[in-house]
Amino acid sequence: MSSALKDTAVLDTANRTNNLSLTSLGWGHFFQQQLILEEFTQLTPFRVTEVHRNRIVLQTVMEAPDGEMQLQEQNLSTLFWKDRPTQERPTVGDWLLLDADQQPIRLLNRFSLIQRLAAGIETNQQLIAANIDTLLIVTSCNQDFNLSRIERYLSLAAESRIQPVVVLTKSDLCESPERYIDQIRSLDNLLPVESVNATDPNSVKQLQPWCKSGQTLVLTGSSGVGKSTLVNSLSGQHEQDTQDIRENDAKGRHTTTGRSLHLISGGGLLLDTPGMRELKLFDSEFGIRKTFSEIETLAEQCRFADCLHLDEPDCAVTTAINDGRLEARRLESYHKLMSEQERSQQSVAAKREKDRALGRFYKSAKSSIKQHKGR
Ligand SMILES: Nc1nc2c(ncn2[C@@H]2O[C@H](COP(=O)(O)OP(=O)(O)OP(=O)(O)O)[C@@H](O)[C@H]2O)c(=O)[nH]1
Ligand SMILES: [Zn+2]
Repeated sequence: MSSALKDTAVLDTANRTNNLSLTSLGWGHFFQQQLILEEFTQLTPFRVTEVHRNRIVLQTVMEAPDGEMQLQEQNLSTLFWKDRPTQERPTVGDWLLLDADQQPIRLLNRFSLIQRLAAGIETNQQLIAANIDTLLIVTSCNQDFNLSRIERYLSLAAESRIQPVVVLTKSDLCESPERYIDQIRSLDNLLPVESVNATDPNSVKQLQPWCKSGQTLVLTGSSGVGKSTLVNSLSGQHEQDTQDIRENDAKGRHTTTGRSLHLISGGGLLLDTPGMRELKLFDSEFGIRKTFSEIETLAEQCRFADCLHLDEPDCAVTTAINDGRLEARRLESYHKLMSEQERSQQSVAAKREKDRALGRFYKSAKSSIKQHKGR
């Protein structure tokens, strides 16, 4: 009964002093059903919480000799995946099955994935985070507030199939946060918006509906909006647990700090990964179309199927702007994101072509060297 799964199976009946379980790390039916019996009995699921250049950090929950459930950390070299395509390499939030020798056996299927195209050397795809339930889009009630930026994050959430929640911080410094809330709701009236004082854990409790046990959250937003403050307030009560990662050293207990894994008091898990914080460009045509669905619907009535809604005759989109049914800012934002999206696609295509041309050059150089030697 050494695997974490077995330990979890007895969790509910065990007389524990803490509430830690694999579920606290986001484990659930979606992953469990991917395991065959042999894997269930012999392997241990670990969640990837950090990805560095040469190593990844993983966590699982195991029973300590004193019967208490504890987080256990493992580091693995990224060399294991060096020849694998990007999609098959582990990213933050992934679940990996490890054998008794702590060797990675299999990466489990993901239910959501945040990725971006990047003009790298070998690959154009970069994985940012996987198996995320909720994206907290953090913005503050001040000069940082920018609807188009929120639309950009909404497109990312739609593209990645993640529930977005807008968190409006610094409500305590603002006379009428309602003004901002109304503007956000105008984007999508089903979009959850919560205004909070991020420095106050009581105020942050409003986010509990998205922080239930087993739920995984990531946050994004510009610098200074209060992301770190929010992380601290959300995880405040459990910060000790987060840091209380015991490794099997001589004393049995050892603490580690400054991690990206944060257990939230409501039971959820927050992965504060630098990849999310640095996220700027992304490719999400599907997500943009979904976020601006009212423009897509209007466009179906434009006279020309390829109408750009600039100054074409019988354009249903510009007509809606003229009648006040659609905000001109919305169309501008849509155009901006779409052209950004196209530009990045083009630069990736150009990069691929350049790589191909370089490949042809090396190939012909190699064969001419051969011919030269052959003389
Ligand atoms: N009064 C008040 N201050 C806040 C609130 N949220 C954040 N702050 C303050 O704003 C400043 C910036 O907050 P951070 O949490 O560091 O912002 P961040 O988004 O993590 O910034 P980066 O690390 O640069 O990405 C800090 O001084 C916080 O104390 C809030 O809701 N109310
Ligand atoms: Zn049009």
